[in-house]
Amino acid sequence: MRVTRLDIGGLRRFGQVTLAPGPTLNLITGDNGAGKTSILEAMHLMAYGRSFRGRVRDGLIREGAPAVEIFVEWIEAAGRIRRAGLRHSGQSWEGRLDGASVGHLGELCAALAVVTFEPGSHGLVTGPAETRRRLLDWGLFHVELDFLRVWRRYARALKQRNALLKAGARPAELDGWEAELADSGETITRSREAYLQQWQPLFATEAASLAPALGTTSLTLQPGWRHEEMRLADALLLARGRDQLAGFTSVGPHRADWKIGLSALPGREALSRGQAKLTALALLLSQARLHAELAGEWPVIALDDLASELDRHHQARVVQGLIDTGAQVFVTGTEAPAAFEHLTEAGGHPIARFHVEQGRLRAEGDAR
Ligand SMILES: Nc1ncnc2c1ncn2[C@@H]1O[C@H](COP(=O)(O)OP(=O)(O)OP(=O)(O)O)[C@@H](O)[C@H]1O
Repeated sequence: MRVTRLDIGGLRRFGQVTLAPGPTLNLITGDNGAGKTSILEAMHLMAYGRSFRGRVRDGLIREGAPAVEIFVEWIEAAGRIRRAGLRHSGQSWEGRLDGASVGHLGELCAALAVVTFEPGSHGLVTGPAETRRRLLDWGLFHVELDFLRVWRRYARALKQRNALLKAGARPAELDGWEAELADSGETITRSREAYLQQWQPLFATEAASLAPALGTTSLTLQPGWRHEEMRLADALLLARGRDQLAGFTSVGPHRADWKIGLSALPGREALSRGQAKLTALALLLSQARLHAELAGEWPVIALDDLASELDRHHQARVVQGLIDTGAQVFVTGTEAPAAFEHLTEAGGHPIARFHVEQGRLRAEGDAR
């Protein structure tokens, strides 16, 4: 998919800006604090319903503005033009997709696929389980039409069971919601397992190319209960007493994680920050490739501050690899990364260059 228009209003230092990106490589430069990351952040917000820099109400909305407003138009591989709008005030949000209101942010997220690599991405490897769970589910939301529905069933049942636990409900009152949790939870787990199995060889190839020092790699699901020993229904039943004391559900796919195995290192804790970044990049790029295989088109790739994240050699390899796939790519930097020095076009199209200055965006060659 390719973004053809991006309108941003009220986001960080932007009053109102519009970007008409090129079809392949887009380079956004500007001084520190100019607003480069904010452009990628706007796309990410539409595609994930959240920023990669914290909560919407914690500074994403421009000082004095009532809400952040984003509009994205993109074209799918099959030629269908899609349009999505999101208005977020910090407390509430409104979304539109192809002219109709959406009732769940997940509908916007499932429509527009963006993969973002940014300075905090190493958290995918070294951070909490929730970050990895979200990444895994992101992939599934896009390629399994039913995943969002099952996931919502699970979330609803979890909320109900937790409320009953907190209220000190009788054990028999938990039966119905536990059956629902077990049924939807087993389905989620099967999907996650199958997805990780498909992801694994692509990740192994990407990691071997980007970070051969890590050795052989593997991805293993930790489903959130002792899955090899018992069904989720039994695990929930077994955990009842403990859960009643704690007031929340301690087992199930909401507690899942997945393990990144690296044969050359004792564990992810042993990764240097640079190695963790390369591992995260290998995860994101291989997931983008998996998405392309399963969904039939590449997601949009956003690489924030590439030059400060990767050395020249890795920059060139990553950018060239992406150009070869034909994906639409956005790269930000205080100046053009070394990898672009000799590039004037990508995939047969000129590189689209933009400059951000004091909250204003200018396309190169545009005198405004
Ligand atoms: N809520 C807000 N209201 C107004 N301005 C804000 C708000 N939040 C952040 N800013 C400003 O917006 C800018 C954020 O820019 P952003 O992080 O996108 O810049 P950048 O070009 O990526 O910078 P760097 O190269 O330093 O990473 C900063 O100048 C910051 O001071």
